[in-house]
Amino acid sequence: MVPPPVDAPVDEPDDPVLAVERLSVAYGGDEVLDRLDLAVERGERLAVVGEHATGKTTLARTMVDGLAAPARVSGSVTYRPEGGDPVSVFDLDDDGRERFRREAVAVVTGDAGGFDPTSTLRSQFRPALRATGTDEARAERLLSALGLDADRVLDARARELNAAATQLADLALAAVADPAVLVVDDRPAALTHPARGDRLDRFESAVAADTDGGTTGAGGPTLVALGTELPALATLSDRLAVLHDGHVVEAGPTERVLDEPSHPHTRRLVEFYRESL
Ligand SMILES: Nc1ncnc2c1ncn2[C@@H]1O[C@H](COP(=O)(O)OP(=O)(O)OP(=O)(O)O)[C@@H](O)[C@H]1O
Repeated sequence: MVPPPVDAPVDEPDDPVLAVERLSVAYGGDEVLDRLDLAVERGERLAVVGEHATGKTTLARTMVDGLAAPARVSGSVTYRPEGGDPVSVFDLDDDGRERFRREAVAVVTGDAGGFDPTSTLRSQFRPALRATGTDEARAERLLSALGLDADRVLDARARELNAAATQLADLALAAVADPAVLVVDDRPAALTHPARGDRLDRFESAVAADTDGGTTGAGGPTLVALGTELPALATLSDRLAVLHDGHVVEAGPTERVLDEPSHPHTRRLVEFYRESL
């Protein structure tokens, strides 16, 4: 894998809540990520765009986990809680990791297994609500903010819902504990039309509401959305990072990256989607 050319700007956030540094991941002999650096600014909406099989899910999962074999992982991921000591994600023990995934960095990926098909979503929300010291009204508010009929969704089993509703419900479940960072992988249905603009704002406000010990403050969680579809990701993000050849080859304010793409891969991507941007 070749390093990115020097002319591709990768901006440096002032107050990173999460810093991925020189992250390399290989499965067997196949290197997927190659010394990747990515810093997430506290409170931002960051989109990471990459083609299929560029390692987006791998990156999302390493934000909370050192990954088991056959993955070989090097580099570091550091979480910086507001006013607290930095946490090295790969050094967490099992108990610490479980809590970390609930309250600090919650990751929703397409391959997370989703909901148990045999029980209602209401019963599957209960443990998270209990752990957070909140009640069903919180689940209802989160689901409603995402445009769902909360009662119907909570009474359903996952197989009775369509894919978009299941993905949105999965996102609401991850948000129950008011995580500081919400990482959403491959959820075009959840984060794009019609869940952008007002609905995403409403959702972020709902995430920050109700929880005393909430980590995010009034502004809601930092959001990291990973996916392939540039138009949708551009719409929802303040900042855009472009993943290619195992690295972030370019990152900056979304408008700037779209108006003045520097890296040849970003230029190709913007050109490809020009009509829909
Ligand atoms: N556990 C695993 N074992 C072996 N190979 C894996 C494993 N997980 C992912 N890979 C491979 O690593 C590469 C990157 O996969 P990953 O799912 O991280 O990419 P992605 O960008 O999220 O893909 P997509 O957009 O298709 O969801 C792929 O070639 C995939 O087959």
